[in-house]
Amino acid sequence: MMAQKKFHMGWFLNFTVDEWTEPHAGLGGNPWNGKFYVEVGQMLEKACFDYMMIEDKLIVSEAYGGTSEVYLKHGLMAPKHDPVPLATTVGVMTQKLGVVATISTLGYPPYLLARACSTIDSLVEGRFGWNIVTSAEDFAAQNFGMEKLPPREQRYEMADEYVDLVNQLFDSWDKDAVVLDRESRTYVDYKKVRPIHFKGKYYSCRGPLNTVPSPQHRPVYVQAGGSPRGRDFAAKHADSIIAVANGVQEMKAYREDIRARAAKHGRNPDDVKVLYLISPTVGATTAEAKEKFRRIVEHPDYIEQSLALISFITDIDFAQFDLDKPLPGKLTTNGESGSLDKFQQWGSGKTLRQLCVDEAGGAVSSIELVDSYANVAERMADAMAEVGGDGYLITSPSHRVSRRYVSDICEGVIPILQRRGVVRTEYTGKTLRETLREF
Ligand SMILES: Cc1cc2nc3c(=O)[nH]c(=O)nc-3n(C[C@H](O)[C@H](O)[C@H](O)COP(=O)(O)O)c2cc1C
Repeated sequence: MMAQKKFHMGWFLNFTVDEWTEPHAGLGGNPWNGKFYVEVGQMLEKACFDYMMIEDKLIVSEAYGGTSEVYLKHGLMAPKHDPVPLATTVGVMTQKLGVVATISTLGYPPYLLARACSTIDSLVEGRFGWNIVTSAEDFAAQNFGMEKLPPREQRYEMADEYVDLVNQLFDSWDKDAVVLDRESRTYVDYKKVRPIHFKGKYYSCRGPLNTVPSPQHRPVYVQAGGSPRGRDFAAKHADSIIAVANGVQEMKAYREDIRARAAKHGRNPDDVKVLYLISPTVGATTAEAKEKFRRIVEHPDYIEQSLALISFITDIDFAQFDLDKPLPGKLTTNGESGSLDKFQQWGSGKTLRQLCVDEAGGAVSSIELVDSYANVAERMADAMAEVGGDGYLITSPSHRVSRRYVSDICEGVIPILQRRGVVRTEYTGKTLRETLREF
């Protein structure tokens, strides 16, 4: 039998409260000094993950029931702290792990973003990534002086121009501009640094950047485009794509679509690593995993929190629908369309309550994984063999991370995958881009 190609592993993290209400609540709701997430990063590095990706939102939502009550009461998506300093801290406290921070093109002027990314990439010695998001909520737009979010097509048009500008800023310094020549007392050869005089439809910038070229020159780009326009954007720019899909066939189709689009943009499709979100619930035995899953979905707050989460990322108020009936019609959103489609399972006839229960396995899980360590590992490997690549991003159920959950994956599932030879057992590259392109 031919050996299976290795696949990549990432972790999708929220800089929010930990599992503070659970019996096993080590941190008790106080992760804000970041030390816990540094430990998580070190555990991921030990398990040879490619990167930790920290998502971000820039609002306190009122999408569910027209009030912030549920979000703030449960600490659900709010409070949420800035991923940029956390990614930097984790990067400085690790040696090989990639660190990816979400930064919104809506909020940051391109010059500041390029400068911050370049600075961090130097600080973490070439292991930084930028998760490119445009923000997807009207409240976010209102935090930045706009009344409404531009429609999706226009957001992506703006983001395309934004990324072009940022790329030009990174290229405003030649790789060898820093000469450090003691004899002529020359630090930088000024002929190798140029303004860009960028004038676009939405942005303009003089340049050049005022940072030295970082080890990767430009950070790794990560993106999560679900719509056709989003996929095109991701295929054009991203080194790695965060994807949600419903099962193996959809995963395969999504990846093939991305690879075709990447080729159309003149890129090598192998340079774009599609990582699928999964949210395994694991135990020593199948029965133990099922019991854990039952505890999650039967928790008294579970349904309300699920609905609040899906309301948050779609800007649709799910409090308006009857829990024990199917949704009244197919819903659409200017927010996360892929996540909405995955959640609503249109045509399935399931009640809203059932959709919430399915979500634990989850809205963010591309394949259902509630089983023993061994069975989950086997299913992950088999599904990836069918899809053809490129890997998974783990996210904890209900956005609540705990040391125990990270240990379940890193010390329970990963060693089995490593013994099977399908995931990394060592880092050979120095930068995150090299790590991603190793296989
Ligand atoms: C799995 C996943 C993770 C995402 N993470 C973020 C995030 O951290 N911050 C954010 O503002 N948007 C995030 N998004 C939203 C996307 O960047 C995008 O704006 C949104 O999905 C709408 O575009 P689309 O319809 O092309 O998917 C995420 C989307 C998905 C599917």
